[in-house]
Amino acid sequence: MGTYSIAVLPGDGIGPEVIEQAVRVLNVIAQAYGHTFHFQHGLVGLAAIEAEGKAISEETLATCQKSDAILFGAVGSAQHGATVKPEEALFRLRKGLQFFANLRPVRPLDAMLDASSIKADILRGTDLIVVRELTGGLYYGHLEPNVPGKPSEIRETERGYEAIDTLLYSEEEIERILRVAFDTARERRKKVTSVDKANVLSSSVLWRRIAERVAKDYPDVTFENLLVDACAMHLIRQPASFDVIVTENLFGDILTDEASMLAGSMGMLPSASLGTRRTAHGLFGLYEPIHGSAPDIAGQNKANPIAAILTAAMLLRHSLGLKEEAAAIEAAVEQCIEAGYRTVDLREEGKEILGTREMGQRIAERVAALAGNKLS
Ligand SMILES: NC(=O)c1ccc[n+]([C@@H]2O[C@H](COP(=O)([O-])OP(=O)(O)OC[C@H]3O[C@@H](n4cnc5c(N)ncnc54)[C@H](O)[C@@H]3O)[C@@H](O)[C@H]2O)c1
Ligand SMILES: CC(C)[C@H](C(=O)O)[C@@H](O)C(=O)O
Ligand SMILES: [Mg+2]
Repeated sequence: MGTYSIAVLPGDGIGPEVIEQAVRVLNVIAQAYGHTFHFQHGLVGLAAIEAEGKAISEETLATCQKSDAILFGAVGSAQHGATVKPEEALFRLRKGLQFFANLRPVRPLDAMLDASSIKADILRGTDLIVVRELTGGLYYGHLEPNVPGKPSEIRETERGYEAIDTLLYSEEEIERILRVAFDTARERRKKVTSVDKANVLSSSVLWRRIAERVAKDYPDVTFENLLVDACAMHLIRQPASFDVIVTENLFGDILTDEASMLAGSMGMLPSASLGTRRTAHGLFGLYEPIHGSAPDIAGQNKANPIAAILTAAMLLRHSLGLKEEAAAIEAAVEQCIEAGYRTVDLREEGKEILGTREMGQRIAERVAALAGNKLS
């Protein structure tokens, strides 16, 4: 029985809808296991821009810094190109708090194998994790102090407009993410696939050089390099051949949206972003489903809350050290899928379609039942 502080940042669109269900499940865990979770709610994204002029305020950042873990919904709108971007909240949190390792597990549930557009015999046995570098690369060209000139901008020239982004990685940034990948593989099936574009990009040539060097420190782990375009293909052709995929920021972003479809939907994939700072119970972390604010379905009780609920399970495991509680949430999700409950994104003949709240409620009920059985 413990007391923990969790910063909760629901954000925009479906963010608040799915986070409400994740918090509901966390409350059931607290009650069943006798924990106390202090939730500190904060504004991020459009709501924060409207209220405070920034995608995340200094005060909210300070609240996050004092917490044991941060639970984040989603930010963003259908309109892009505003002066203050809601997505800035993510960059401030990720870069500001040095969450450089983004873990995105992909495990299609057995009960859904036949429903996927990918054949069940190809999907069977798929259990992979993408370790995405999160605080470097193209996303941060505009923030890098050491890059001369203006490394990210749209500018007007005599020939019309041109735009530049800079993809910069230091040796230290590459090495530390590779070590996270190899350490993760040691806890799993001991295989690392490092994904790059070393046939074109200098940053990838350096990445590959360092990957090969780090691999020598892990002789017990099978290691391979793969070009990112081939990886995108192999993810569909033979997803079960992967264990740990490690890659740079933008490649990891794109490959995980693709990989989410192995698990059935964007609404199924959780994520944990970690650095090196420890709390009393584990690693300090930022937890977010991989999906965005989904403006097309926001406010309609249609969003799948499973990604957010599995994200809460990752939070319990990595930042609060509550492994049994995390496993109870994962088992409850699996039971609900086995029982035939689906949200619209997982549409499947003959299954019962539930709304966001109803799916959250069914999962919460099963968490309570599982915890009750274990504790009695
Ligand atoms: N971590 C984040 O906050 C985050 C992540 C990705 C995108 N975004 C932002 O979200 C906004 C919308 O981006 P987008 O539409 O390209 O991506 P998106 O992830 O919001 O949606 C992509 C598609 O997947 C569906 N989808 C996503 N999550 C779902 C869920 N839980 N249940 C059911 N269906 C779901 C949507 O309806 C949509 O059709 C953009 O502003 C983008 O920058 C934010
Ligand atoms: C919203 C966007 C900046 C973000 C990213 O690219 O990191 C999102 O797509 C994600 O996957 O978390
Ligand atoms: Mg993404």
